[in-house]
Amino acid sequence: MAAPELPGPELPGPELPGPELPGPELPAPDEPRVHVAVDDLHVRYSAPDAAPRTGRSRLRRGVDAALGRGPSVVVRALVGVSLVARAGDAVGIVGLNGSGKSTLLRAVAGLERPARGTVLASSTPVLLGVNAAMIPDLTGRENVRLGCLAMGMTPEATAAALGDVVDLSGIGAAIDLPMRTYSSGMGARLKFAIAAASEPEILLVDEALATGDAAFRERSRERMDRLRAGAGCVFLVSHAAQTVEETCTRAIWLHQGRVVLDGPAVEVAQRYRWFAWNLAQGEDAVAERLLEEAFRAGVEIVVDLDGAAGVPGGRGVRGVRHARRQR
Ligand SMILES: Nc1ncnc2c1ncn2[C@@H]1O[C@H](COP(=O)(O)OP(=O)(O)OP(=O)(O)O)[C@@H](O)[C@H]1O
Repeated sequence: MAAPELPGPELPGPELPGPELPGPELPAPDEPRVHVAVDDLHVRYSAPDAAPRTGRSRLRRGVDAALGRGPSVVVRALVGVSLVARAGDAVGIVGLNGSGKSTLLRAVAGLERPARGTVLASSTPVLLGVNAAMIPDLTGRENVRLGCLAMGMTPEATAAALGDVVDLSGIGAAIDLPMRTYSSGMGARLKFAIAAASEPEILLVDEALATGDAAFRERSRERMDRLRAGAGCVFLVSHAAQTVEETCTRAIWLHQGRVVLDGPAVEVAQRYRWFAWNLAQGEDAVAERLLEEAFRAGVEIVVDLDGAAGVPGGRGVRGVRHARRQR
């Protein structure tokens, strides 16, 4: 079943007239500092064309053949995404398969080169993905050591964190077994625990929390709360909108690479769930209406990063100007 097309006009680019943006952000004591600022981000991939058109020019086919590649198409994974995340934010990202959630996380981590737009972060984000590198023949404990050292922790801090990582992951005695014997859920939980051990200022989590039982979800929620209380911020990609409702303060709903809604986690996740449920029931027309209503209800975030820069020492990104405008 094809997902509905996102309604509404093309999102305007920065060259179109927008609202007056406030002056450069001043370090107000009561305003949490900005950890991540994304301005008009576009990410594109080239992918093999699953249904090559017969009308391709001979020249194009000749070039493809000469380069030893088949026909390809450009996938617009992110289309004009703008957002600002501050200290204390736990931002859930929801959306259908292929809506751009993981791409957004990877772009914030600096792992994707934008076709257009800018991503600024106050410090190097720690990305915990389901594909994070772990060595299957080493034990969980050895992987914890390697992972912590790879994140820049000292050997002493690594040794001190070990017990905490094992407790958070809920792996128990299996921590001394090779990781190839772990279920995918065990591996994902251990990766989350490793990433959280370094207490990063910006933690990016892709799906891991959905793999745990209720006790693990509760422990991870506490850990994310602790990071936020320490003025960090967390991004969490999850197919389980309920996990986002339970663990996040804010949520962003992506559809076909665009932001549909950016607002309080419960409201955004519930609207997304209702949309996704209707789609799953084959109620395409209802789903389309819900998507359109959500898109029109959402505000557009306009971010201006001219002159903005990350400040060393975890003091945020300074100079970010942003405004919200009704679509
Ligand atoms: N390396 C890649 N090469 C080509 N296309 C890609 C690549 N990575 C992602 N895409 C495409 O970009 C779009 C967004 O993918 P992305 O993985 O960000 O979506 P997602 O919302 O995280 O999906 P899922 O929920 O299935 O994990 C999809 O159309 C996907 O097929």
